[in-house]
Amino acid sequence: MVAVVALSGPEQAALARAAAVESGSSHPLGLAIIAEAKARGLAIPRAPEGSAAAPGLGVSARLEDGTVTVGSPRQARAAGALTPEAEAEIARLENGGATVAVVSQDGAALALIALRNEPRADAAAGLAQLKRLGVSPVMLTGDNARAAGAIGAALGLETRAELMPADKLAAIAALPGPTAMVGDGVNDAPALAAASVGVAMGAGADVALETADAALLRNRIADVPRLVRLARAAMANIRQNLAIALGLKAVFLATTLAGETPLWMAILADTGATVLVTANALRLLRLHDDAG
Ligand SMILES: Nc1ncnc2c1ncn2[C@@H]1O[C@H](COP(=O)(O)OP(=O)(O)OP(=O)(O)O)[C@@H](O)[C@H]1O
Ligand SMILES: [Zn+2]
Repeated sequence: MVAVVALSGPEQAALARAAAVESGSSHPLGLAIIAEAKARGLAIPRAPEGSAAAPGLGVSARLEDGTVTVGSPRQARAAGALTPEAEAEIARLENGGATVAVVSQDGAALALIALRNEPRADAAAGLAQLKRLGVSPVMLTGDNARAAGAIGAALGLETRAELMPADKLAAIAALPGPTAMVGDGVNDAPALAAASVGVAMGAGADVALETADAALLRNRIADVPRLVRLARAAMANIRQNLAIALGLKAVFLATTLAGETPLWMAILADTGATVLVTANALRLLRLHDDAG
């Protein structure tokens, strides 16, 4: 659900401008803004030179009559674009759990656009599974602390909010023990690279896919615990197979040195070891299916 609050000039004009700046954006806010402008049947102006995105901050473009920015309240505040009335309105929207973007033109705020953040349908179940696996999930987000806190409270999840891409990286470095970072955005790329394991999710940004060690094809939180289970089973399997292969070799080396193994038996043992470790590895396919 998108709400538009006009601060200066008509609401529809601000929304159409915001949609022009976001065209080509893959950010959830950008997609919601474009969808809302289309749903209202607005004519979206063209941005002849395209838009420039600043990860974690916003996006801006030159339109015919000025430069329009759609970005975080923090960025608008730093640019001096927010009046006390605008600040009060932002606080009201964020307290309701929304993520807010400020539409400004040439340094003056035109409107606020608020998007309600809902946890993904499978988030609670996926997080519960992770906790059962002994994983402690922490949410790292660039969104405002109030909206993040609302999501965190709903999911029983520790949250760190208002993080820039570099802050996410620092948060990963500060966490104790090996860390896995799951992310889909441009903002997540540095943290994906820094984590012990970076996992890109769903139809994420290209840089996220490029920097990650693993990719989840579907946009499902439940696939994260599944990945952990499969990875653990694979590591256990590798250890078993090493033990089987080296153990058999040691046994037959010993018996051969003692002159008690006919050649055919040694060859069978060698091939037999290959069959054994392959059969053991194939069990992983069944685990994959069972985990559904
Ligand atoms: N394309 C954009 N359009 C509008 N606002 C944006 C855009 N990019 C960033 N912002 C603003 O900056 C804030 C933080 O950026 P962003 O949401 O990209 O980071 P993030 O929360 O770390 O990423 P994610 O939402 O993928 O976890 C947003 O809440 C929003 O206010
Ligand atoms: Zn965000």
